[in-house]
Amino acid sequence: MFVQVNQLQKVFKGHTAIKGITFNIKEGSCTALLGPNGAGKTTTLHMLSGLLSPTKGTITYSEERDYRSHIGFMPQHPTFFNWMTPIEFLQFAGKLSAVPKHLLKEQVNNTLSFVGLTEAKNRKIGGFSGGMKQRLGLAQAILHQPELLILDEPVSALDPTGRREVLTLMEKLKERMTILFSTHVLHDAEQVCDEVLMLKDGEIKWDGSLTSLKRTFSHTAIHIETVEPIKNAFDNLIKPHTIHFTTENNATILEITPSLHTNDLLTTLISKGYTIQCFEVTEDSLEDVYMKVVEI
Ligand SMILES: Nc1ncnc2c1ncn2[C@@H]1O[C@H](COP(=O)(O)OP(=O)(O)OP(=O)(O)O)[C@@H](O)[C@H]1O
Repeated sequence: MFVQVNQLQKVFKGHTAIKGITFNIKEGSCTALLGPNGAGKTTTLHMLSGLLSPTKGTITYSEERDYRSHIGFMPQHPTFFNWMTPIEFLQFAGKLSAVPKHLLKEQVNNTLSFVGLTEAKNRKIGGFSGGMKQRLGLAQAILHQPELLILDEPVSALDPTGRREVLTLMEKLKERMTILFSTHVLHDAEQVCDEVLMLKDGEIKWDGSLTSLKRTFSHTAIHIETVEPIKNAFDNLIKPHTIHFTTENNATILEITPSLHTNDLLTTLISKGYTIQCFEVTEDSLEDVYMKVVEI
């Protein structure tokens, strides 16, 4: 589903939490909504999922009629009736989201199998681990096969195994629906998203692809160690691309622009007779880039 957000604003008792933001969610994209605590991520997701009305501005969905039935939403802290089993809970959720009666049983079973809860389907939810509850929350959000899936912090409260499980499910869901999710776990966001929205103090700091975000803010560094100290022999090749150059004993560290072809550099060094002991290329992570953008 395609979503257009225009001049969206939310005021809570005189405090403007969202300050007139404009962005689009592309059909079929997987967008990570990032930002520090209090930036306005949850408020934005609640307005997009129809749980909160904007003070001003518009949200336009490509599904104009009854758009809410095409949206699946998982809140930051999903809550359940602990005395229910997953089957009972999903049947209940399915009725609320108007899954046709004759399809409900099959859809509940398919969804439980998709999130890996088939074996636990008749156990009481009260005894579930955090990871199992999160997967059940996801099951509830996708049961009615929405076109847009909105997830508020789907991985933040989970241990590494639980995070991996949810990320793997998101990877699969990306194939069939548009996803918008907020997170503080930037390493995980980087694994799954292709678009990034960054919010700070209710304003957008970045709106674009992960690739262009990195191209704009990321630095690449090359750590080279050679037996013979590197002289200026390959200056012409690297100078135009070098941001920072240090050399200590036989280790040379170059911080370069992405335009330098590292293969050319390596070939040149070898052709000039250097004995290379280490040639390591490292790129800024999304976390490094995030720090630069939110500091602006
Ligand atoms: N119901 C409310 N009443 C009053 N203020 C609110 C309400 N909900 C949110 N706010 C305020 O709006 C701002 C944005 O909050 P929001 O929860 O959307 O941020 P967030 O980016 O999701 O933060 P976090 O990462 O901590 O979850 C904060 O200043 C918060 O205190």
